Amino acid sequence: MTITLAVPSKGRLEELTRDWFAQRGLTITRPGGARSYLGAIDGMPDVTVRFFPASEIARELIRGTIDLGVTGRDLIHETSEQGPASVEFARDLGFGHADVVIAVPEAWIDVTHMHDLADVASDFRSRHGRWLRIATKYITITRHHFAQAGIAEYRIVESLGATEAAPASGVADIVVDITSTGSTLAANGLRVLEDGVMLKSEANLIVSRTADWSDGRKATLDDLLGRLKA
Ligand SMILES: Nc1ncnc2c1ncn2[C@@H]1O[C@H](COP(=O)(O)OP(=O)(O)OP(=O)(O)O)[C@@H](O)[C@H]1O
Ligand SMILES: O=P(O)(O)OC[C@H]1O[C@H](OP(=O)(O)OP(=O)(O)O)[C@H](O)[C@@H]1O
Repeated sequence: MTITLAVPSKGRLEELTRDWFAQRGLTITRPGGARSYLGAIDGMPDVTVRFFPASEIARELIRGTIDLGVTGRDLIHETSEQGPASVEFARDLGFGHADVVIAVPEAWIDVTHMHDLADVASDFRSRHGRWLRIATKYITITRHHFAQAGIAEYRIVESLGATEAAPASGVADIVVDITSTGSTLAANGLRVLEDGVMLKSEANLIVSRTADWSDGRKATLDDLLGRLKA
């Protein structure tokens, strides 16, 4: 029975994903060209390839409308609280490494750990007349992590890009974002808290637990995973 493999259609994971499969002898083809969102794997007629943005792959794996796919671990955690329980992380792919971190302005010299941030957050309203503002697109991960740290006195400012610019421009006080080399944080005068790494992410081959695995589909999955052994 046919199963669906979703691979990134654009962005930094796209080419690396195709290379990763090719290194394991599987060629992902896109017969309709770059504007077509349907593909295949040479020699595996039971696998349909679909091209999606990385964040949509996370969402559809959790819903079970695609069977397996390549996306970042961070996007599974961010898409829903139930994300990690709805999927199985089958293979770390060795690229797309990024940490989801909490970073504060370098000028906040007394704020080095989460417990310092908790103090700042609880004083913020009386000192400044407003809540501490956190710029991020990682809303689920931020809420989860701050709740675990016992910090409730903050407000999220949703940011869809250039998040690191928010403190300098006055849009927010601190940020939660991904960092890889650290150069974007440094260029914007921000510093990661010493216990401020919330999640270590990389690209992963991920299997949906909520998809339909009956009628021989599991056998097709096992065949594919067998060919992709590290
Ligand atoms: N600088 C980086 N270095 C390595 N991996 C990164 C970096 N920035 C993001 N990633 C990872 O790449 C994945 C998202 O990739 P990308 O940003 O290409 O996807 P996208 O959501 O399709 O893009 P866009 O946000 O532009 O629509 C995430 O899992 C993320 O952790
Ligand atoms: O630690 P670094 O190596 O500097 O990488 C981190 C940056 O990379 C990503 O941004 P991206 O390039 O995807 O741009 P974006 O602001 O549009 O998300 C991410 O959002 C960080 O800003």
